[in-house]
This record gives sequence, C-alpha cells and structure tokens, in this order.
Amino acid sequence: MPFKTEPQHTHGAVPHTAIVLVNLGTPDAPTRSAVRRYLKEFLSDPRVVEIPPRLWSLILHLFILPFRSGKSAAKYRKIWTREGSPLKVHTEKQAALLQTLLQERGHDGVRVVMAMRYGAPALPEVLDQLKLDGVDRIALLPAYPQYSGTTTGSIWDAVFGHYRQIRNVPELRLVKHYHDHDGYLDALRDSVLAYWDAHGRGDKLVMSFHGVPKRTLLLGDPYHCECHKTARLLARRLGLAPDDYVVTFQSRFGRAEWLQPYTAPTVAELARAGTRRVDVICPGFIGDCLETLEEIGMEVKHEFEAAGGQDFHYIPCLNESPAWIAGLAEIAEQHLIGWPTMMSPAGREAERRDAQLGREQALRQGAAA
Ligand SMILES: C=CC1=C(C)c2cc3[nH]c(cc4nc(cc5[nH]c(cc1n2)c(C)c5CCC(=O)O)C(CCC(=O)O)=C4C)c(C)c3C=C
Ligand SMILES: [Fe+2]
Ligand SMILES: [Fe+2]
Repeated sequence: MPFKTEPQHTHGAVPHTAIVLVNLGTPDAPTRSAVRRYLKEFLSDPRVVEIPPRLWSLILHLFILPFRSGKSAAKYRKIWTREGSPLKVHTEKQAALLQTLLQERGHDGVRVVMAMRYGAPALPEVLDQLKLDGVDRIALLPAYPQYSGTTTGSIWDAVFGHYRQIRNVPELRLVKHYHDHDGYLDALRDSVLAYWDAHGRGDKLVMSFHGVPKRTLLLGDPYHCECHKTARLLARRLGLAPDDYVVTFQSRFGRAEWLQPYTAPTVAELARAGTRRVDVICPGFIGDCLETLEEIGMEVKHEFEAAGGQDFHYIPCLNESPAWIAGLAEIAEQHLIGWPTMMSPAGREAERRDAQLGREQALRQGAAA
C-alpha cells in the first residue's frame, strides 16, 4: 500500500495532544439519496454484517438499499432539526463542551474534536487534519459506553487502516469502554432522578439498549454483558428492586435472532399485563438520535399505547448535561495520564519558537529547491 504525503518532521516541535470523540455517523440530509449513501457505507462494514461479502453485496444492493433508504429517510425527517441530525448536533456540542471543561480543569494543551465512523466528518480526514496541525498524541474516545466489535471494534479498524498509509504514526490511546465508569453512571442516575422529580415516577423503568445479533454474543462479543452490568449498577444507584426495571434490546435489523428480550414486544406485554406507566431510558446512547427519538419516542410509544398502556415516558439521553460532560472529562483525564496536557508559559514559548524554526526551515528548503 503506498504511503500518503505527510508534513516534514520538525526538529524539537512540541507534540500536541488531542481527544477525538468518535460516533457512528448519520446521513448529511434526511433525503433518500443521502440516507442511501450513508447506509451503503455503514452496512458494507464487515464488522456490522457478518455475511460472506459477495453474497451480502448482492442482498444489500438488490433488496436493502432500494427499500430501506426511502423508509429511513422518512423517519429521519421526523427528528431532523434546524441544526441538522440530532446525533451530529449532540456529538459536536459534547466535543466543544468537553474541550471547555478540560481547559477549565487546567488541560489547556488538549484539543477535542469529533469524527464519525461513517459519513462526515470522516475519521481518516479528521486524523489527517490533526497531523497537519502537529498533533502527535491522540486519545480516541468512542461514543459507545459498552464495547462491541460491531461499533468500537470497527472504529479501531478504521484508525489502524488509516495509519497503515502513514509513516509517522502518532502515539495512540484507545478508550475501549466506560460502561461501569462512575462518571457515566452518576450522570445516568442524576438524569433519571431529575426526570422523576419533574414528571413523577412510572411503574417500571425500561432500560433499552441497541441490539446486536445473538450470534455475536455466542462468539465472544462482551456487549451483552456490559449492557447488563451498566443496568445493574444504575439500578443499584437508583435503589431499584429487580422487579422495578427490565433490560431490553431494540433496533433489530434483518431476520436473524438478536439479543432478547426485544423492547417493543416487552413494553406491549407490560401494557397488557396492566402496567399503566413505563419510563424508558436508553443508556447505551450518550446522545439522542434516530434510534431514541423516533424508534423509542414514537414507534415503541405507539406499541405501548396500542396494547392499552396509559402513560409512556421517554427519558432523554445524557446529551449536554453538565454531569455527563464532567463524566466525559474524568474518562478523558484517566486516559491522558502521563501525557503533558497543561501548557505552561515555558511550553507556550517553546511552541512559539518551534513554529518560527519550522517556518525558517521551510523557507530555506524552498530557497534550495
Ligand atoms: C449504541 C450502539 C450501537 C450498536 C451496538 C449498533 C449495532 C448495529 N446497528 C445496526 C444497524 C443499524 N443501526 C442504525 C442506526 C444507529 N445505530 C446506532 C448505534 C449502534 N448500532 C446509532 C447511534 C444509530 C443512529 C444513527 C442516527 O443517524 O441517528 C441503522 C440506521 C437507521 C435505519 O436505517 O433505520 C441501522 C441499519 C447493526 C446491523 C448493528 C450490529 C450488528
Ligand atoms: Fe445501529
Ligand atoms: Fe451476558
């Protein structure tokens, strides 16, 4: 594989540090063509669909993309905001707030940017830009609290794939998961308690996580266990008895069996069994997106009401809540340990001199050429 052209190595340059908050990605617009482009990239990832590639490509192009793109675009239109897709808007805001909070906590030498695994801003382009900006230490922070090969594993594929074409690979740190991190769990607890304070409390708390094919669990993916651990620890923080809550899995895709119990049939069954009010939270998503706002807030709500349920409450994701941004900062800080993140006056001066040196060197090289 040929190497990409890279900036010249500058002697003595102060290496900059960055955190990249990486999310799944979302279409550029709620249109059929934009959704098709996005789904094509997403669903062509062999980490996401484990069907032999040639056979899958046929199914994808003949059946999935022609039918799903229009239907999904209609769903995106229901949740699209003036600022764009909620997933992207929340990820952008979280990255900006994390940068500000890290600065306030003294880590003024750290940049925080966001990137998407599929769609824009594409992870390889963000990594290229960081290289141009002189960043040589990168902590990658996926927007997934629970590890799965289908999501976090796929981010690592994209990162390593990109650096296969780079000679001077930066120092990297990978945040594998934070499903049991106090900062994440405390923020979840606070969000549930604040919701109950404002709206009263339901008969049952449904903790709905994005599903994955059951086969991946049987083949060693820890995602299912990490979801259950998050649920257990959150329940403990809320003082819930086992009967007060239920863990479910949503967003089944395709015909294979996925992790059970499925969210929609579970809430319908709860309604039929006489549960008047359910509160649904989606702890596996750190920001609201299609899967929470449309699938839970609209489709699952409809199923509950159609089965006789009276009162359906969706508890929003952590989004930009101050407790969550503080949690993110704690997670980030733990993965930055040992890296110089505070820019002392001497560091700033060294950086200024290096920049000057770099410019002079480039000028000399230009003159010699
Ligand atoms: C939170 C973790 C996620 C896991 C695990 C996950 C696995 C997974 N997803 C699909 C298929 C689809 N997912 C879709 C949307 C979507 N998925 C996640 C997160 C996880 N996916 C998010 C945050 C979103 C929302 C994106 C947005 O723009 O808001 C979709 C597209 C939506 C649609 O067309 O209806 C599909 C398809 C698979 C197959 C999978 C694991 C194998
Ligand atoms: Fe998904
Ligand atoms: Fe398990």
